[in-house]
Amino acid sequence: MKLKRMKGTVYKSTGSWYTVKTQDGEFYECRIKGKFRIQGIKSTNPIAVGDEVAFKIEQLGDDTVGTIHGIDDRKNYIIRKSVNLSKQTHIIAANLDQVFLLVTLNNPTTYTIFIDRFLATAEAYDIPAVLLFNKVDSYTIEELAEIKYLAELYRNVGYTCIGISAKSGKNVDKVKEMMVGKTSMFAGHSGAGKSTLVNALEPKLNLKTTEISGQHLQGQHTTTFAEMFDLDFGARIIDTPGIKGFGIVDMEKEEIGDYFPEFFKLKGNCKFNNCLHLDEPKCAVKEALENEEVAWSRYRSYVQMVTGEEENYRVDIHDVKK
Ligand SMILES: Nc1nc2c(ncn2[C@@H]2O[C@H](COP(=O)(O)OP(=O)(O)OP(=O)(O)O)[C@@H](O)[C@H]2O)c(=O)[nH]1
Ligand SMILES: [Zn+2]
Repeated sequence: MKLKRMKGTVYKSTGSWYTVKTQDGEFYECRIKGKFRIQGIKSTNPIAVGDEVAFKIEQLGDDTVGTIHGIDDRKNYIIRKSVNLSKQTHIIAANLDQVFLLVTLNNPTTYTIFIDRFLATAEAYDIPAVLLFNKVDSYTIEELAEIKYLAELYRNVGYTCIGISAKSGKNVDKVKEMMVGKTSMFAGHSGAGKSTLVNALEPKLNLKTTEISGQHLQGQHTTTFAEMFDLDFGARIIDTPGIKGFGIVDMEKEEIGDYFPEFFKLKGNCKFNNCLHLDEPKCAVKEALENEEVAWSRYRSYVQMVTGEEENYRVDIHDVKK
């Protein structure tokens, strides 16, 4: 029996088998031997799509079978917590370079709390986020003004914002450019245009997302697994069937402000170093808010996240014209 040592990236996992791609572009089916445990994280799956692993291959009759014995440190990972009593953590994917959030004003409506929650979660996960305002072909002049307002607001915070149309192809090349050489994920409400965009990027690719929603399997308790795909223009995407965004990470009240970059910058200027930017005196964030250097919609989302209240707002035309 001859053993050969290899390294590669996990492209797919079924829970018991892992498909690993080597730098030479070859795929191997691998298992994990015995009690493979990862430092620190207690999860139902020790290895996830996107992980860089070391494995050995051996020839068993006609089959080449791999055994994973090592994993590189992850630069980030996203998780999902099961809602049942076990509260087990499942790692959806690892080592993402960026995540694109598709935002639409209507059909479906994307509320600012949803955007802000998503961005804060991306900050917590340490994954760069980009906002794609999709369906620009379908908006009225007033709605386009709203998009412009939002894009400017989020650009000021530090996020890249692009107005696109997955349908007409507008600015799809810009998205492509940002994706080259990287591993990306698309998120957004159902109907925001994720499948349409992926189709515009690579027409040949037929993602599971579509198949699954087409077969109405989403409501069933089938476990879905993420999968990585190579795109022809030198990019990789991670498709997460049945998962519309990130799982929300558990955040302590005290850390939420750190995931709003414009608040985090001001934190040192607050009188109290544990300032929650709520009712404390001499709070730099609230001062910036009064001076219109921090957006009200962002502050409102922040307060909702800290207090746990849920209310949906869309920045309306009134705000835009203000
Ligand atoms: N006018 C317009 N319609 C679009 C655009 N992008 C997507 N759509 C339409 O929006 C609808 C939903 O698009 P999908 O791509 O299926 O949305 P999705 O985000 O993949 O939805 P789920 O699979 O449910 O998560 C479809 O009818 C698309 O044709 C766009 O840029 N402009
Ligand atoms: Zn403060």
